[in-house]
Amino acid sequence: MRARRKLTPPSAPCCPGVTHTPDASARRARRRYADQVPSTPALICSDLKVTFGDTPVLRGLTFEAPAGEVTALLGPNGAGKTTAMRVLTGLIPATSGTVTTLGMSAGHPDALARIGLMPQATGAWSGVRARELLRYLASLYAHPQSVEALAERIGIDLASSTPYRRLSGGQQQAVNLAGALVGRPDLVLLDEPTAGMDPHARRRTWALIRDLADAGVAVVLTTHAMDEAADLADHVWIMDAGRIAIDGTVADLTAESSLEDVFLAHTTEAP
Ligand SMILES: Nc1ncnc2c1ncn2[C@@H]1O[C@H](COP(=O)(O)OP(=O)(O)OP(=O)(O)O)[C@@H](O)[C@H]1O
Repeated sequence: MRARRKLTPPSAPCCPGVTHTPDASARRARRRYADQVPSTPALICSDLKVTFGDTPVLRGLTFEAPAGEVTALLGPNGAGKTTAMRVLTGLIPATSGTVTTLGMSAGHPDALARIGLMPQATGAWSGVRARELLRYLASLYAHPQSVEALAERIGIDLASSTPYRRLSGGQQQAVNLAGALVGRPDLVLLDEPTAGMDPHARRRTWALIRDLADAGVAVVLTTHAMDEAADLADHVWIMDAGRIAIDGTVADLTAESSLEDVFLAHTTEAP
């Protein structure tokens, strides 16, 4: 089943108590609504298949993500969300299907330079401190963000001498997020960006994600938090066993029941 795609009428910002660009979400909604023209997809994923050994993990995954919007990719544990993120960034090859990122094929160096990936785990960074890591990552880009400004916005203590592996789970997530954003990407892939964050950090991250989309960045995120998807996403794609089971705007999907109920109705429990 696929919910009919519909432009969202303008509405008030939905995250009370969070400081972000005043009325930016409403402005974006008004602009889209007024134009009546969908944005050009920054990411197009078409009939993607990935098989590990004899096990099919992605079984014809098709979805897209426009610039200037937050796109949520939901699905039960093991549905293939992280696998999809890895294919989208060229980390692993697809068995078949096509991926276009920023008009280029997956893994193209010119596209990769404009993509930020926040993975679920980054064990390779274990001994390095946040400031060293972020300054190193910034040095890889032609026009990086100010590491100091980014760290302040995300709530990272650059003066800390604690190595990455000794940071709390939420602090590691914050550093991972900063690492994804330091290169001023046009397409950002965030794999469970707020997992392990406390409510303050989560709200700060939501505001940051919304500001990114308002600035024209295509944001794709995975999450198991239905409130997060409902609050943040312009469009939600729900995966089940390696393919999309249903998609639509939050308003479309939740017209008759909660997003969690829609999720439960269209997905199968992980074995
Ligand atoms: N390199 C690999 N070799 C074999 N199987 C793999 C590999 N990578 C992932 N898988 C399997 O693919 C399936 C999908 O994993 P994936 O991490 O993409 O799921 P997910 O939707 O991100 O799950 P979660 O919500 O729990 O993070 C799982 O059964 C996993 O064990």
